[in-house]
Amino acid sequence: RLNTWESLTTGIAQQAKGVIAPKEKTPFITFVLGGPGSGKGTQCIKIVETFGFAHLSAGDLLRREIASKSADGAMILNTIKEGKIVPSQVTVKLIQKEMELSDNHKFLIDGFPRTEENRVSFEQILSEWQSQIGVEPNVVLFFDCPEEEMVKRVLNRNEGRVDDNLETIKKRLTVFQALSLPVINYYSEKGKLYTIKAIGTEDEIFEQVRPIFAAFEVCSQTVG
Ligand SMILES: Nc1ncnc2c1ncn2[C@@H]1O[C@H](COP(=O)(O)OP(=O)(O)O)[C@@H](O)[C@H]1O
Ligand SMILES: O=c1ccn([C@@H]2O[C@H](COP(=O)(O)OP(=O)(O)O)[C@@H](O)[C@H]2O)c(=O)[nH]1
Ligand SMILES: [Mg+2]
Repeated sequence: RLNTWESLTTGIAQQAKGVIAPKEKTPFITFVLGGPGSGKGTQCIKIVETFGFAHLSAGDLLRREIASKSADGAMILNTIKEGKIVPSQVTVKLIQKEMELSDNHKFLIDGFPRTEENRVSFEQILSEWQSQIGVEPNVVLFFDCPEEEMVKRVLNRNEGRVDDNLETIKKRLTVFQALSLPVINYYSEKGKLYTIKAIGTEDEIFEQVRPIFAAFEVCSQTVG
């Protein structure tokens, strides 16, 4: 099989000839952003079930590195315990690898980019892969949730995470405000941001998410 990035360039050539094979599609990239406990992972599962995306959770990829005892494992563990942000090159490399291994062309990138530096590093990778197309994600979801609700959810999460304690949550909320909100504002100005009011039941929240992707499905059917 061709990987997505090769498919992209051959896809362009084939589009010009008026033939396009079903598997050879331009990548569709969604960033899923929001504070700790805002429900990103929970809603990603529903998006995967309904719209067939590949789910890439940056936090899960980092925790997998820790578990695999890789060279960066100890550094990643300390960074997560402190609620700080792992160096972009480490996270971007993990995401890039997952995208290259995937047969899917629709990606949900959950919990990334968390800083402007993260965003720029990833866009550099995208621009190397697909210089003609541009380097922007197609959709950026923002799960907007009150802090007290996020704290309550994280303290009840029960996944045994080293960062799900009150002390680390406070640090993560500060990092979110200072470093992640600028990324959200950037995409808002670009007109890419879809803000979801992330309170209510999981199903109620998904009913805000569904029409966003449903609209893109209709688009791709019309064009493709
Ligand atoms: N709408 C919701 N109402 C109440 N609890 C929720 C809701 N959505 C998710 N949760 C729970 O809150 C916790 C955090 O959700 P999660 O999806 O892991 O958030 P994030 O990935 O943004 O940190 C989990 O225990 C999850 O089961
Ligand atoms: O791009 C990323 C994503 C996550 N993290 C680290 O991993 C932790 C957990 O991230 P995750 O997305 O799993 O947390 P969530 O927001 O889902 O609670 C964060 O607090 C950061 O320390 C990071 O450094 N860079
Ligand atoms: Mg999560």
